[in-house]
Amino acid sequence: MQNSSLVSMPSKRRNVLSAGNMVQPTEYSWTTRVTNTIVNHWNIFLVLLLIYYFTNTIFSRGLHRIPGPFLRTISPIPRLWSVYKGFSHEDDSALHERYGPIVRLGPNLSRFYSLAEGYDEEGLIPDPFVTTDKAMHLRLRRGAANAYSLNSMVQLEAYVDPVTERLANKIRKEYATGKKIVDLGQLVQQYAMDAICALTYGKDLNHTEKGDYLGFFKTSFIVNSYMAIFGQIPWIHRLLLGNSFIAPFIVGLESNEKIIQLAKEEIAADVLRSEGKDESLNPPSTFLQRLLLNQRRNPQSINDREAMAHCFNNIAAGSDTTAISIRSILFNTLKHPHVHQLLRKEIREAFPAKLPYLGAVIMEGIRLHPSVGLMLACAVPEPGETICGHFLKPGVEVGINPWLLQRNAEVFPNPDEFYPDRWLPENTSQERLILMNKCWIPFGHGTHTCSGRWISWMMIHKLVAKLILLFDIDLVEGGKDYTFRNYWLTPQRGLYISLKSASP
Ligand code: HEM
Repeated sequence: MQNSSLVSMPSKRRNVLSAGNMVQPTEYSWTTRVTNTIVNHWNIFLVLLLIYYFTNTIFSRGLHRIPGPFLRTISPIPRLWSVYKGFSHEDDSALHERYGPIVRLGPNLSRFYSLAEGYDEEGLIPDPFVTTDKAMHLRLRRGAANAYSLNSMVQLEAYVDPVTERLANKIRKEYATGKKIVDLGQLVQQYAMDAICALTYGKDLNHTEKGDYLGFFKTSFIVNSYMAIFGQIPWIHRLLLGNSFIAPFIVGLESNEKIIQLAKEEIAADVLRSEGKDESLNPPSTFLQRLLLNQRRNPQSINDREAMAHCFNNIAAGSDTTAISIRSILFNTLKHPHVHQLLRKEIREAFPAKLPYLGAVIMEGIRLHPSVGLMLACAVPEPGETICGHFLKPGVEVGINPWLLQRNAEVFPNPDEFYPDRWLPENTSQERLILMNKCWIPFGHGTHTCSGRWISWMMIHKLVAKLILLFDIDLVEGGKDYTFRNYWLTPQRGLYISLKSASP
């Protein structure tokens, strides 16, 4: 039978077949054989792969001892879903209630700042947020330390004042009728952007008058939400905003270019200004001028590229965050007539002298609604660290969420209540105040503590004091439209008010 079928084939074909049959065991390489085995038994290999993945994920770094829901230990999806919904602080709070002071949130949270990496012709842009190079981080912080210092505020104030005045004039002219409904939250955002731009470069882009004409606020919201959500599965970044071909279709980058252009123009202007001139800072100097003076005094300390990165960071890191804080302070003040009345009295009697109650209102407004609502993460350093009785290996991501710590009832009794008086020394013991200050971390903590905290502190004081001084403000319908979502930053919407000029 076999012969007859072979015979029916053309002779050449018959030869090939028989030759093939004979040499097959030695002709295929081992890689081909392994591939064939995998293809033939793919289901067994898939199961083995999954077993390896789960065992590795659960046990590899000793994290299986950290309490938390099982699903969180094997997959980033529950965390991704929680962040996507915009209320992950509530989920995290519930997890802590159930599992205690230390909770495993995911298989391996990643420092999502890597999603904010930016590149220029020279490569990765030096950025204190992004860099994992400790020496570079130290260099960046040192090169700009005096520009962010408390001493600099006197100089920078001179650039913020006209912007505050411009907003006050706009409100007086356009809205102070007592009848118009005003989105104060939006005005505050435009103000924060202009004020930071002005103190950084000496000029601003006048968002107060023109609105979001460059799309900066829209882009910033998209990028922050994107980082919060996809930062939970960072590998996907390469297919989205991390892909230079795709990114411009998702976010317009015109506003960023405009801000970088401002930096370039100001650097060029500074070179002209400084030629043959006295090196002393004849006040007022802008943030950028201060950096360039540092450079002239010690050319190794900071280069133009680093100076530009600092300036851009001011805008990117400082405007939304400051606006969120101001909104919370104003909303909570207006929502509590007793606080509003006390604050109004203090400001109208004492402005611009010391205003301790305003200080307490600001601390409490930022405590209740910190601008960052996700965990501030860092990697455990060598040789590992014991936290809450658990040894964690070097490299494991750990962190604290300001939202949760600032609502810890052991430190802040009735933590959901807006109660500025808790910050006043006449109401709280010195010991307790020290503890409260330690647990008040809206500006982060450790080596990555916010560089711009004095800048934002100054801006918040100026604007809140000015608004309360000049206007009688009311929330529209008790602030029923005021909401927010937590996408790393926690921007609110719907801060609708009506106002009129202050009664004498
Ligand atoms: C109320 C307003 C602000 C809040 C709540 C805030 C919050 C924060 C937080 C939580 C961090 C640490 C992030 C981390 O650990 O990963 C940070 C870092 C930083 N912030 Fe702010 N910020 C505010 C305003 C500003 C302003 C106005 C500027 C600049 C003008 C600024 C510039 C920076 C910079 C450059 C860093 C990076 C520091 C580093 O990594 O070394 N921030 N900020």
